[in-house]
Amino acid sequence: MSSFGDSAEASQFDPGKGPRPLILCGPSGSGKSTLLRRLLAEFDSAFGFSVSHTTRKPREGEIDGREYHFVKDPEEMKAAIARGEFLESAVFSGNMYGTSKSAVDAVRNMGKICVLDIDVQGVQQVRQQDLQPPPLLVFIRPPSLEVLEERLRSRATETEESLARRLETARVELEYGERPGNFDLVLINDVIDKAYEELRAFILPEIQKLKNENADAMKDTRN
Ligand SMILES: Nc1ncnc2c1ncn2[C@@H]1O[C@H](COP(=O)(O)OP(=O)(O)OP(=O)(O)O)[C@@H](O)[C@H]1O
Repeated sequence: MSSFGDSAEASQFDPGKGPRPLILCGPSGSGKSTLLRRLLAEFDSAFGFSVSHTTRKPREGEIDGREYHFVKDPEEMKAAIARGEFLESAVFSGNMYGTSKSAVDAVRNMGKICVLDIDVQGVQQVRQQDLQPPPLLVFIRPPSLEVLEERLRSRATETEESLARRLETARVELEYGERPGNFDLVLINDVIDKAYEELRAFILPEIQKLKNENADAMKDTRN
């Protein structure tokens, strides 16, 4: 068994079976959190979140295995990444962060759709991995860079400098998102209700499938 990530509990699913993870990607301010909040409000029990690994030190109140799996030795995490145990990883402010495949699997084993909010660089890594079952990749984009700028300004979380940086990154990310084949769904978040309906319709078959599978598993344990 892998030395990294959640211990794999007895699963009701065969390898490669069970709910597919849902990956939401898109420029900062494109509406990922807004759309995810709506999904959770409607289908809370269908979704779960994986616990990431990090080499940064725990902050007060953070518990190992809850907020993050805290890794003391960066060399250990590098080695696990080299062994292919991570779906994606990145370095922020000198600390390593990453999603292990077994952390994603732990959510699948609970019969839930693992939701991941991952940037374009992370998606590029995910696409090089052979995750089973394969994730559903959704790119959420604003109608235009001008609208994105307006939304980021009205969210009032940015300085002029961070705004300019986010818009420049968005330009590059939009190019990647628009390239055919990179995502299973490219969602234009213009009118929020419409965008949500589209996301909902896309994920609904997976939720239905998982409800059926969970019901079957319940029947099996009763028989
Ligand atoms: N369709 C929409 N119409 C108008 N405003 C929207 C729409 N979708 C999201 N917003 C607003 O745009 C802002 C950015 O949305 P949100 O915070 O969900 O983006 P995000 O992709 O999660 O950003 P980050 O990656 O920075 O966390 C928020 O203030 C949100 O309320």
